[in-house]
Amino acid sequence: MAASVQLNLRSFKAPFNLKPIAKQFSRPGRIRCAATTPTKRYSITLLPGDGIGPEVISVAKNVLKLAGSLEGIEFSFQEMPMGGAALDLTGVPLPEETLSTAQRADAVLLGAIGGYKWDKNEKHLKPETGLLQLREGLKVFANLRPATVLPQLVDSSTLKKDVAEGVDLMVVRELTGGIYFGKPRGFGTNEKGEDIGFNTEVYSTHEIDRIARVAFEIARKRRGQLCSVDKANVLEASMLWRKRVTAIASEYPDVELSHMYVDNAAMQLVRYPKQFDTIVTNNIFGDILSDEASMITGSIGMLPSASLGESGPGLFEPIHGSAPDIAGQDKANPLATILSAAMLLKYGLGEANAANRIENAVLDTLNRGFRTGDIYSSGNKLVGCKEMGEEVLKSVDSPVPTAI
Ligand SMILES: NC(=O)c1ccc[n+]([C@@H]2O[C@H](COP(=O)([O-])OP(=O)(O)OC[C@H]3O[C@@H](n4cnc5c(N)ncnc54)[C@H](O)[C@@H]3O)[C@@H](O)[C@H]2O)c1
Ligand SMILES: CC(C)[C@H](C(=O)O)[C@@H](O)C(=O)O
Ligand SMILES: [Mg+2]
Repeated sequence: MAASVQLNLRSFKAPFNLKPIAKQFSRPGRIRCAATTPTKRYSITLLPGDGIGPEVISVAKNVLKLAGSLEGIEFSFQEMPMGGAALDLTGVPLPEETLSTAQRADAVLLGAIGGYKWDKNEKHLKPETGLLQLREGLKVFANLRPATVLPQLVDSSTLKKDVAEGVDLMVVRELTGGIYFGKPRGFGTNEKGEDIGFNTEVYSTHEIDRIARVAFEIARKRRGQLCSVDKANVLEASMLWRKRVTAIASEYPDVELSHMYVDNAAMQLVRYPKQFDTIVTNNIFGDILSDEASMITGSIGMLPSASLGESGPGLFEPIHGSAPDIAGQDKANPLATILSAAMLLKYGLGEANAANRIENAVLDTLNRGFRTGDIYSSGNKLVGCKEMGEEVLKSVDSPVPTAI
């Protein structure tokens, strides 16, 4: 159905041609008039999950629907159980039917999974295991996590204004390899009879080369700077990572490559984050550094993500979790999920105009002063998740172009 514009990597052959990524996600485009083109139809699998997941997905679904309809796009949604919700319903965190439905869709939008109730479950019965199985099942190895400080939210950053202002970086996280998936892993006993738990950080040349190419392509379309973050002073997997990223750099003479150890990168992100353009890193370092980068922007509730593979549907999700501390209270910030819906349109379906409508609507809503609690500062209008969604819908409906 999405055959003409396979926005994710499915239509790309190495070296990747990320043309649809030419326009930076963080830089909204012009608003276009309602489409006169014939209706396009896409099927979207919705995975609300747990905690605040269903709250943010219901808001994002409405925004996606409206933005799409203004561009001549019709969606069919299949809502499927996932994570703790699926465990309660079916006994497993990723039912086969959920995975097969997602695999057949044009794109997948996920809320969040996990919660106290399932925290003590055995590994194979954890909501988080379902998420890893989903990423593996969709083969989405490239996870893009943009962190942009919007001028409207500079005061929400925990960093000083002059440090946070103007930050616009992209973390490219390898998503289907490394210590999350490496074998051997498990529990055992050491020679002293003590219990041990162990995992393996492992990367192959193929896995490093393909994520490096994605990152170089993205850096090329941004400011031409790629920082590869590793722990090559200690870890063999990182030593190979650095060697391969350096080798792939010869295909991208126009991109300036640097390397940084992850401990230094964690420090540099709060010291002088503007030095970063595109960061490429492994699965676990990317998980941690993207949460850290999110706070520069004001809140983890602002950060969307796109997970892409060489073929098949992309997976789009906010980087935050199920936030059990605020779940069911209408306090969640839905903007990360709404912006993930924009990434779905842009990177998953190649529908840049509809994506721009959403991005502009988010900026317009912030310009009009609406804030959930996590990004609230005095003088703004404090709203809950639902009301924030309604305000974004109003802005999608009657857009006010925003210059940033
Ligand atoms: N992709 C995912 O589904 C995902 C990601 C991270 C964590 N988790 C799971 O979520 C559960 C909770 O994990 P956690 O507490 O470490 O991380 P979390 O991201 O859920 O929450 C961390 C903090 O950020 C706040 N927060 C998160 N999203 C927010 C939003 N949209 N608006 C306002 N505030 C928000 C929470 O209230 C909390 O104080 C765990 O079970 C964890 O495994 C799932
Ligand atoms: C819930 C967990 C498996 C997941 C991860 O570690 O990838 C989350 O932290 C994320 O960032 O999406
Ligand atoms: Mg995480």
